Order: sequence, then structure tokens, then C-alpha cells
Amino acid sequence: MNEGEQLCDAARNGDAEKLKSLIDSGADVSHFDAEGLTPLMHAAKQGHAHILSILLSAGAPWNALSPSNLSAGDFAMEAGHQDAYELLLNAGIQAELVLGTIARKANKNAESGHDYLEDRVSFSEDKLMDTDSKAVMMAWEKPLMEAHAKAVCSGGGHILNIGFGMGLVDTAIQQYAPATHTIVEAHPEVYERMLGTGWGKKENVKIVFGRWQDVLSQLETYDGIFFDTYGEYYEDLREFHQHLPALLKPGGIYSFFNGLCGVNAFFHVVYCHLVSLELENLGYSTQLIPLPVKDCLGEEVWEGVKHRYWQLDTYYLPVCQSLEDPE
Ligand SMILES: C[S@@+](CC[C@H](N)C(=O)[O-])C[C@H]1O[C@@H](n2cnc3c(N)ncnc32)[C@H](O)[C@@H]1O
Repeated sequence: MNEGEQLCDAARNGDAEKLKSLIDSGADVSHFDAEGLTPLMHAAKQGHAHILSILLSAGAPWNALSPSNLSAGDFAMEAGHQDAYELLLNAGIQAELVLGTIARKANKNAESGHDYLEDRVSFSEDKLMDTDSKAVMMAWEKPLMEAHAKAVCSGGGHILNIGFGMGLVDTAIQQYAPATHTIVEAHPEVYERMLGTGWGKKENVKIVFGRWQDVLSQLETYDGIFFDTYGEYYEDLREFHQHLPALLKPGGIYSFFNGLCGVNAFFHVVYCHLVSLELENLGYSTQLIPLPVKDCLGEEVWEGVKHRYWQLDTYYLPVCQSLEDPE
């Protein structure tokens, strides 16, 4: 048995002494065994929290994935090992807080050669697609969009939505008859379709055509704000959050499409915590309201769609409000 296999064995058996001596002699803590599992995954499956600590301190990656796309945190979560789960969760949050920004920026720069906004899009009854057969927006999200609209319109007044897509959230926002309803949309064809379907003629609607990053000076202050763009990254969402203090009125409600790492349950939890922490640092509390989505997501929903951007059973709808707002 090579050192990597021995490490996996020691992790599985909870044998700290053996594990430490293997690490000291240079065994690779990020080794994948024949099943495609790392020592961290083995320890997580068994709930050996002390082993996880040793491995993480020795540099074991918290976010390695098994062949079935599960991380150590997913294994701990599935087996109900609470201590192990919390340890991995903290490790994930810390790693993303410290190193994530740098890694994500590098990733964004490497991938940003292709600009969605310059591509054609195609509309059908149940989806809006880009040229790469990736879904920009899908009709299964309608109940989610209605819930977002209800949240951001709960105080009435002036509402801002960033990203029109299929107009689902905007249609729902209109039901609340806001005093004004501003929509920012950057894609020329989506914008054209908005005009073609009468959105430009609605009395309380103001359409701002352009990337939100470029039209901030045309925006005012709002009682409710919703953010849901496409072809952007977590860093763009973070950047938008920096502008919240200038855009959201005291007592206002902010929400965003929470598709963060929507294909992996544990990464999703890490990112829900991360975004809540980052919003807290900006002075906002975040409540995550669980909404079951399993029933709206049959196999047929994804027919012809290249990337299943959501694979989880529960959607956590964020409702954010200033921590300092009067009750
Ligand atoms: C996921 S869709 C929004 C779906 C919408 N919430 C709905 O209910 O149908 C994202 C939209 O954001 C637009 N978009 C992408 N990047 C943008 C940006 N930087 N500024 C404004 N809109 C953007 C896209 O063209 C697309 O129409």
C-alpha cells in the first residue's frame, strides 16, 4: 500500500498517530485513492473531527470533489456528523474569505474572454438561452421570482430590479403596483423584447438600458431592490453589494437570486454563509428563507439545456435589511 492509500486508511480508522507520522514523512494529504476519495473525505464519512483538523492544518483541500461531485463536507452532512460538518464549514468559509477573492478574480480573468452580452439569445415559452445552449433564465424559477418580488415589495414604494431576463420577477413586482419600478437590462435583444412586449409603456416603469456597472449614476434610492444577472461572477455580486448603501433606502429590503454554487449542497451552504458575512460587514442582516424546489425540477425541465445550474432540493431566498434600520 503506498503512503497515500495508508493516509486514507488512517483517516478512515481515526488513527491520529499513524496519520501524523505519515504526514511528517511527506505523504500527500490531497491524495485521491482508487475510489476517487481523499483522506479528508474518508474522515468526514466517519465523522472523525480530530482527523479532519489534522488534515486541514496540513493543507488538505476542503473543496476536493469525489467522482460523484461530493466534497468532504457533503459526506459529513449526509451522514449527520455535526462536529465534522461544522469544522469543514468553517474551513470552507475561512478559505474562501482569505484566498477566495484572489482565486475567483484569477478565474474570472481567465474566463472572461467570452462576453454573453455580445451574443445572440433565443426566447421560448419556458426559457431564455444563450448561443451555447446555456439557460439565461428558466420558467421553473417563476415561484421563486414571485417570492422574491413579494419580499422586495413588502414595504411598497420604489422598486429596482437588475436583470429582466424573462420578466418573471418584474411581472410579479407589477402585481404590487409600486410607486415606481425601475428595470436595468444590458442585453440589446432582451431590451428590444421588453419594448416589444409593452414594458416601455407601463406608467410606473422606467427602463434603464445598460450594464448596471455603467448606469449607476442614473439610479436613485429604492425601498426594494432585486439583483439577478447572468454571465457574471460572485465578484460582480460582491461589487454590487458595495453600492447598496447608496441605493437602498433606510428600512428597504434587498434580495438577490441565490444560485451560488447551486450544484453542490455543501458549497452552497459555504457560499450562503460567505455572502451573509460579507453583507453583515456592509451593515446588512440576511435571513435565508427555505423554499422547496424539488417538485418543480423534473428531468424534462433540463431538456436541451447544457448546464444544470441548480441541482438542490431547497432554495434559500435571501432577505436583507440594514442592521441599523428603525423597527
Ligand atoms: C437570469 S436573467 C434575469 C431573470 C429575471 N429575474 C426574471 O425574473 O426573468 C439575467 C438578466 O440579466 C441581464 N444582465 C446580464 N448582465 C447584466 C448587467 N451587467 N447589467 C444588467 N443586466 C445584465 C441579462 O441580459 C438577463 O436578461
